[in-house]
Amino acid sequence: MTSTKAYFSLFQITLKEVWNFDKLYFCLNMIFMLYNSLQANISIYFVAIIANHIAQSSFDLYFIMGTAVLMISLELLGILVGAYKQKYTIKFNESFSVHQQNKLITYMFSLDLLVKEDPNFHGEANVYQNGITKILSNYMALVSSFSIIFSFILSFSFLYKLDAWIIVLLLVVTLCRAYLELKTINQRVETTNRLQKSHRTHGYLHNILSTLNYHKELVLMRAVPFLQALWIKKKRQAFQLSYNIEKKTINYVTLSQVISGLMKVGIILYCLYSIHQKNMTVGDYFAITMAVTMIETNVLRMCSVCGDIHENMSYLNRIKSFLFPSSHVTTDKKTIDHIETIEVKNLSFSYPTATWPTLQNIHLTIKRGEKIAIIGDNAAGKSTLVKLILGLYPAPTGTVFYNGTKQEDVDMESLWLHYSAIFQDFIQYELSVRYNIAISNLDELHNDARLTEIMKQVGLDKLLTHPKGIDAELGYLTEGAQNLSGGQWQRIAIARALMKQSDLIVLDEPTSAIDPNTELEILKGIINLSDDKTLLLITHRIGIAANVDKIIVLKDGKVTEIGNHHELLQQQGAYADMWIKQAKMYQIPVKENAVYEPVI
Ligand SMILES: Nc1ncnc2c1ncn2[C@@H]1O[C@H](COP(=O)(O)OP(=O)(O)OP(=O)(O)O)[C@@H](O)[C@H]1O
Repeated sequence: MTSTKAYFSLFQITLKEVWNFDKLYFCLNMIFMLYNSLQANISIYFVAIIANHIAQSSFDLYFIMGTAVLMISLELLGILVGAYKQKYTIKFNESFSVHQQNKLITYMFSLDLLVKEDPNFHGEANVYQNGITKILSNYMALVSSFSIIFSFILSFSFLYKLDAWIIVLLLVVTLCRAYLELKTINQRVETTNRLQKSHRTHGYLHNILSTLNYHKELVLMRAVPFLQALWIKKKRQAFQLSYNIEKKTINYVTLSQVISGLMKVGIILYCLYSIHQKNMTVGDYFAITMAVTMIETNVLRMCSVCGDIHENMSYLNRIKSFLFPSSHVTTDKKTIDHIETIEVKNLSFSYPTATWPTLQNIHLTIKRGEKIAIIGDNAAGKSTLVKLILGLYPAPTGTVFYNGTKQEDVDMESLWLHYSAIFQDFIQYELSVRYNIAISNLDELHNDARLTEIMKQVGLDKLLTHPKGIDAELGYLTEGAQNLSGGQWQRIAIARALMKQSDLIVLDEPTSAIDPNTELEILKGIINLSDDKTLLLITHRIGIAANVDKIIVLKDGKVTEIGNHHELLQQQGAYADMWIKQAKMYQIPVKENAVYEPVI
């Protein structure tokens, strides 16, 4: 009962989505489908009339010609309306798909980062992508089912000359065919679900093998044969799944066609016998055989439509949350137009999928203008801490405060206007240099003087000598585009962060690919930015950390040391240890217990 109710609610959703988007298309499609069913049955009626007249020894030629012309005219009208509908449908499909894609993009951006980082969600995101195409497919299936039922009822009226037992036989055979058809459809839906997972795996492997940028590593690591073999294995497994279902389908379809053929032979023989006995006219014969074919076709079409609806429903059920997001509870969140302090109080945090806490009992205060470095081993929790401070992950209640207001009471959109952040996996836009940098501050898109100044600040002067200057295209997307080195891309990303007039700049290991001399220069420039800009810098380079106001050392999710360079050296803890080791690496002379000046 519940599932029937759920089906009805999803039917309603589908019809409503299309109706709200384009009422003309909704009506046009419905009318056209019904007209088609009607016209096909009227044609049977006309064929019967013409055949009956021709069978008479003296027939009225003009009446037959008139009937034929009327029949063809109705068909032509259907063709002309169909052509108009087809053209309208092409435009409708495009705009409806863009509308749904847009809706999906907006929905995806509204989700918490933590949700999106869950590996299970990646599969779900694929379902959403497929699901949005199912709205239209479901609408078409519903409209088709109305027209099929309409046509089915009309076609039945032509069978009144048949004995009841033949009609029962016809129904039984048709239902058997329907059963076989539905059986394959169900198996097909099940297989499609399994295939989707397997497509993701072999698609991923194929993507690695066909991404030109990966070729150098694959060639040198001699990984191509292994990956190729793995891809082929996964692809074969997927093929085997689909081949098995295709085989079954072919068997079922053949069986069903044989049954249908035998039944038709029976009906034809019965009709011929009835004509011989003068119980039936030639017109009746044509009408009955055409109607039987149409009934069968309609039943099979109905099965396929039911299969489509069944498959669509499983998608639509899962994308309901995206189609109809629960209305936002608008509480009075506080907007923040500048950041004076960020406080972290007793913050502990675990990822939903993790079995151990990533951060434990963190206490911190970040004041406006402070330049802070966060250092620590890999997986110490540095990036996680920063994401919680930025509000990309919702922090546990009462652990993060902006200007004294709890994170949960702050309108984060207003806060993000004042943040700049560059992560390790920053975006390399294959667009012009101008877009790459000014995308963070589109008001300055045409401010060439500012763009040039920032490019010089991050050491991208050389790019300015390109014939197209700031408008040089980057990457591989367009002809004549220029690719950059890893370090140059990082500079572009830093320029982007600087372009945004923000109170807080977060740089998560932004200079790992930049040569040490330039790195020092760039970071010196950022650290010496105006006093009211706050900087949070995650780095493994101790030489740079030495120049900030405050260094936070994280180990296994806990803050183990906090202070400036001199204070931490005096503590002779992990920071001093790292400093001495890195100094040795860079051959800076180290004396026991000596306090070193920052290297910048
Ligand atoms: N989205 C996530 N889901 C589950 N666990 C995660 C996620 N992101 C990070 N982790 C785990 O949290 C821990 C801390 O990761 P984090 O990226 O914060 O460390 P980090 O100090 O920035 O490391 P690195 O210096 O290597 O960049 C790691 O054990 C990591 O596996």
